[in-house]
Amino acid sequence: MSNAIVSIRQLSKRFGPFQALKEINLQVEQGDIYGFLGQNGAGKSTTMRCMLSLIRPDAGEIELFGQSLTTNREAILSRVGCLIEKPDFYKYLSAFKNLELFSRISGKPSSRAEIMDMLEFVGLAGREKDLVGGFSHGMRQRLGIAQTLLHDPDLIVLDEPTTGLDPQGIIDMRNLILRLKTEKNKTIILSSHNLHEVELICNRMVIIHKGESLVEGRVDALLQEEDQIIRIQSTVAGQAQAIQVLAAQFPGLSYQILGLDSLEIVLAKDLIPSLNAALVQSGIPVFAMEAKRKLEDYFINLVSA
Ligand SMILES: Nc1ncnc2c1ncn2[C@@H]1O[C@H](COP(=O)(O)OP(=O)(O)OP(=O)(O)O)[C@@H](O)[C@H]1O
Repeated sequence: MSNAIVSIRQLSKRFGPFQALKEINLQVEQGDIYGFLGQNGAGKSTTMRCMLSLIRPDAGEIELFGQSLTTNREAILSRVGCLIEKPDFYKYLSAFKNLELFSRISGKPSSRAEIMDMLEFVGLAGREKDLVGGFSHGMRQRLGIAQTLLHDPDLIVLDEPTTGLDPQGIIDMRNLILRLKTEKNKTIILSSHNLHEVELICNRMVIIHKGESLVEGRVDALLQEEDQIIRIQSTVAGQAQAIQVLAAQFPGLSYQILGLDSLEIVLAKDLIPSLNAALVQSGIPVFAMEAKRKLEDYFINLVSA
């Protein structure tokens, strides 16, 4: 038995003639902070919407907590909290009153102390009496997280939680997401179009591109592949010399000529120092040497294609 909290197999969805999802596969394990990474329009929100039963897929299977979403919808969704659009609050009510109202509507009213705890958890202690109309976007997002916690869900789904936030707001939201896992023991799924962001907070991820799941796995394993792409910037003469050094000392390494003065070389991480030394010993002027990971390059190419 796996520890799968979410298991999606061969999920497909069309909007009219447009194929938004094509046989998406992914698996979220207990305790994951799992990233859906993809550019705008890739299909991240559509996958989330199918998973939350907000839209009906055309084909495929979705299981949450080991149960089919088709046959156990109510029971499953009672264990999920989500923030998939900008949270909608009553502007003329206070933060506390908003949460109190939502908790009553949910049918599982929280006590005053529980609501105050949630406000404290999301960094809004002391602001509970303030009208939400006066809150910044970051404060509303954090109140949105408090709202998702009202019914104590096991899984929290967040669609682009840092979009539109200022730099401090982004840091606050990242920390809050990490604390949801470490302090509240939640499994979290979030979507993002930013690889760096996913790398900072997620332990596992899937890359969704044009409705397909292209790569799935542990973020560290995917990003720490042994092979790196090294871009070397030299001079026109230096480029020619570097090609000779490669042929003589690193036969078999593949490289690509970039413009008149640069090269891109694919090599194992532990060979980088000896390549560096060989270039210096041959008197080649190196103005810049930049390492990129293959996945990063792959994702950037996808996004710019
Ligand atoms: N209700 C709909 N009707 C028609 N097309 C839709 C609908 N919902 C989504 N789409 C299309 O499906 C594709 C995937 O959209 P989706 O919102 O899932 O992308 P996304 O990866 O979440 O991107 P974003 O970051 O822009 O939200 C897009 O081309 C979008 O225009």
